[in-house]
Amino acid sequence: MDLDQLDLNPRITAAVKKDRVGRRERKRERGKHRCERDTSSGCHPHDQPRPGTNCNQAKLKSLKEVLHFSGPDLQRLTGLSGPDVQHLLRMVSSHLRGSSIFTALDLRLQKERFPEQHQRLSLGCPVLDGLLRGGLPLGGITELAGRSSAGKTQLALQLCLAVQLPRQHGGLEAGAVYVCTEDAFPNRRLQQLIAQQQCLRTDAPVDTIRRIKFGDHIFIEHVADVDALLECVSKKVPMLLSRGMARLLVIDSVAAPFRCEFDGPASACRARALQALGAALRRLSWAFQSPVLCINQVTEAMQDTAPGLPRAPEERLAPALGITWSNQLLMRLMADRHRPEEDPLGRHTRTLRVVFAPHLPPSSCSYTVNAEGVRGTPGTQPC
Ligand SMILES: Nc1ncnc2c1ncn2[C@@H]1O[C@H](COP(=O)(O)OP(=O)(O)OP(=O)(O)O)[C@@H](O)[C@H]1O
Repeated sequence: MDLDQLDLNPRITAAVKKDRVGRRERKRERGKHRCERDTSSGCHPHDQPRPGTNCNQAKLKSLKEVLHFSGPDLQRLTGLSGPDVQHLLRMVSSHLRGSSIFTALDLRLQKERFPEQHQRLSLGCPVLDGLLRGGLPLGGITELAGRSSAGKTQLALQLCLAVQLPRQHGGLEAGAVYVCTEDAFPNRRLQQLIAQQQCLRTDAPVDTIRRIKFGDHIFIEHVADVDALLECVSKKVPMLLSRGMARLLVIDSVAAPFRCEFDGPASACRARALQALGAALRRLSWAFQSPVLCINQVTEAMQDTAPGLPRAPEERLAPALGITWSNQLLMRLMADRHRPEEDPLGRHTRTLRVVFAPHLPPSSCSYTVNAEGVRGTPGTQPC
């Protein structure tokens, strides 16, 4: 017993080490034999040991074992007073806990000590990674919202390739699961991006890129309704993540099944289903340290608040699914493609904006989509 290491009154140490119940049990056994001989001997039912505290358990062999007992049980076993037992429990638990208490600041500053906390999934472009301070966090749901043709699917496809790269190049050395709820999976575009990887990922050696069979590690699932989506994320996806075959989950898009199935009066059901989906995704993400990217659509306010006070384009856009869904997210990104009338100079027509994230300030950068993929425009971040 490592009890001697604790700063305890020797009286308490002696009481814990003493095999008190063992002795009492032996006494009880002797009494039982007497009872059998003479039923009027005064044996009483409260002499019976309580379940879980028999004579074997009474011999406290380690500090951990002390914590297996409640305060009253320890009092009974050791004969110590209530305050003595509380002191004993406090000393044992603080000894076992050691110096493993750390603060949020420790987590943030001590990168070497908490590598998982700081690991990110690269977006495959240094400018975009710079905006997100390294890429997508591994634990939690990231939403990528934006208007049609903003480039959301392009970025998601790029992530499905980036996740397969070795860790030193920002990947997680695993595949991706791509759940389509609306359109068919854009396989032709994926093949084009795979063929162009060497041009996009100039940071990785050509051999490394050539060796990876990108197309073999993207698992595609089409689901048409909310039930199928919930079934997919609770049964099929965990199987792939638990076997290490995938470490990225993309849902493109999360709004589509919810938009079709629930109308006004069913909003409570919709909220419950959204919460169930969010909870399942967060569980998966944290359990397997795998980012979850949910693509979402936006609704656009057509009118300005007051005549003469035009709102900026981004202020008119609101991600679909409301507050219930927003509460499930770790981070919200907004991809936008300005219409010609909104950006008369035509300099930066696409913007990726951090709307909220616990570790990032609201910031944005411009990006382009071309045959190689999505690239942030250097010098446009932060703004
Ligand atoms: N091979 C390519 N070369 C250049 N640009 C491309 C290429 N493929 C797609 N794009 C650009 O990507 C845009 C479409 O992006 P994407 O499919 O990601 O849109 P999205 O935001 O997912 O829209 P939606 O919500 O409608 O699905 C096109 O408008 C085009 O500008």
